[in-house]
Amino acid sequence: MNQTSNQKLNDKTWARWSALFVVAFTMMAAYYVNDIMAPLKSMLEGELHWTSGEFGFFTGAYSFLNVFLLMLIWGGLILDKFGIRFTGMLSAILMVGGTICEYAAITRFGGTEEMLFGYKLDVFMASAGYSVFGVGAEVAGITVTKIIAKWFHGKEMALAMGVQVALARVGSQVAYAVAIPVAKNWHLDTPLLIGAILLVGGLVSFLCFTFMDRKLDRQVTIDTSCGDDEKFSFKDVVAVVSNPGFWLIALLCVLFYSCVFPFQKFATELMVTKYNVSEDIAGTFAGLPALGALFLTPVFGGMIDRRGKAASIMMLGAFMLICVHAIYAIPFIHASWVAIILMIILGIAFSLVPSAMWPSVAKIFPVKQLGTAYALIFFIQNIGLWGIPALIGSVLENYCITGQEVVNGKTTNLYDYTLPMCIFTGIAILSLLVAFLLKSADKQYGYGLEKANLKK
Ligand SMILES: NCCCC[C@H](N)C(=O)NCC(=O)O
Repeated sequence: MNQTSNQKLNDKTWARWSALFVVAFTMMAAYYVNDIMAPLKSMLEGELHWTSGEFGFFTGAYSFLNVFLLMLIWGGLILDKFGIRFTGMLSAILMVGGTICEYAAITRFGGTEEMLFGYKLDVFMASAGYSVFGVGAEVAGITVTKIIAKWFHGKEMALAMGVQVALARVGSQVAYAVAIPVAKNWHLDTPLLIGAILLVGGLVSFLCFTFMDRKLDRQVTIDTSCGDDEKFSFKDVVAVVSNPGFWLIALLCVLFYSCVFPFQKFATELMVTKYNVSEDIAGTFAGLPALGALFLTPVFGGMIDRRGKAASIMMLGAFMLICVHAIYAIPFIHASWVAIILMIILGIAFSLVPSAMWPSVAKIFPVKQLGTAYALIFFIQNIGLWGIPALIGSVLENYCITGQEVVNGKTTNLYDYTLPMCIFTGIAILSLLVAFLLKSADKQYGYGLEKANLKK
């Protein structure tokens, strides 16, 4: 990287870490909004008369535009053409706009009988808003990865990425913990309103980042860290998809994450209905994997850096996931401590697999194909994040209703979660199979996944 002065802004430790915290705040707000409606499933049913199928449709809407309008791919192209400042601001605006639309749907039309395109108006509008939010959140995700690559080039890049993900997890955990207490004390829509305000804060903080980034660019004559090597090109797309490692990592990613994020969206209700956990703290338990991942991902990342064994660790994580979901599926276990221990084990698996998976991508692909590889993997992952919640919601609605209860004058359904948990177990088994194939491919193609990252 050429430079006009001796020390650039990102050479100063305080400056690059300030830049990281500023953009990480935007992502933390994004993760909060992403998860804030999940713990409210039963309240949405009781107060707005949403069915489980409608809740699943809404939850999957996060990925709808990313999958069907290829928004992650276009996002990658926009990022390449217009740069991190423009793309970051655009994604933050999309997140704010989408969330306002979601909020308006619930406050203005909540509980309406009016229909639009075969869906209740409030469900459709909230899903449309959440879908726009999802485009912003995913594109912001790849933008922030690129920002870290630029600002931490040749510096503590892995640590910075770990810290950013950890801070995002704080957003998730807070969402799961506060949603029900806040909604009960104020209104059903208050947790989302807080999210919209946080996102406006995230937009402002990203705007501050653009000033810092502009200053950095002025100090750099030729910015090779964001140059041709990291550009999204169709030639790279062909190279990436021709690599068998891509399909195995992408499959493992979609299967593994489909057992975690969509499961968490239903976990609050599972805690309450099956394990008799109080509604006020059930969300905190559902958010435990995010909390565990906050502390454990950097620890496991460091271990993998020193000792390697990434492919074996992905197999271990997938195996733990099978055990967790299979035990949740057993109909006669109702002890709340079992549910909590399983959530903690899920948290460990949720730390093991990502800390092995994301650096493995960097071993399979050369640097010039990394941006493309991440965008395509996120795209395939979004297919699961769209389809699995919709599937689980519809299975709950059609096959799992066991009765009804009336709480504070509101009627909600009671569900038997055995079948949904069997589905999650099945997906987890497939993820173990793919992790095994990945380990074999590693031997065959010599990706070096089992090798340590740090040289002794
Ligand atoms: N509930 C957040 C969804 C984030 C999806 C995103 N594509 C992703 O995988 N991020 C990495 C992570 O581990 O959060």
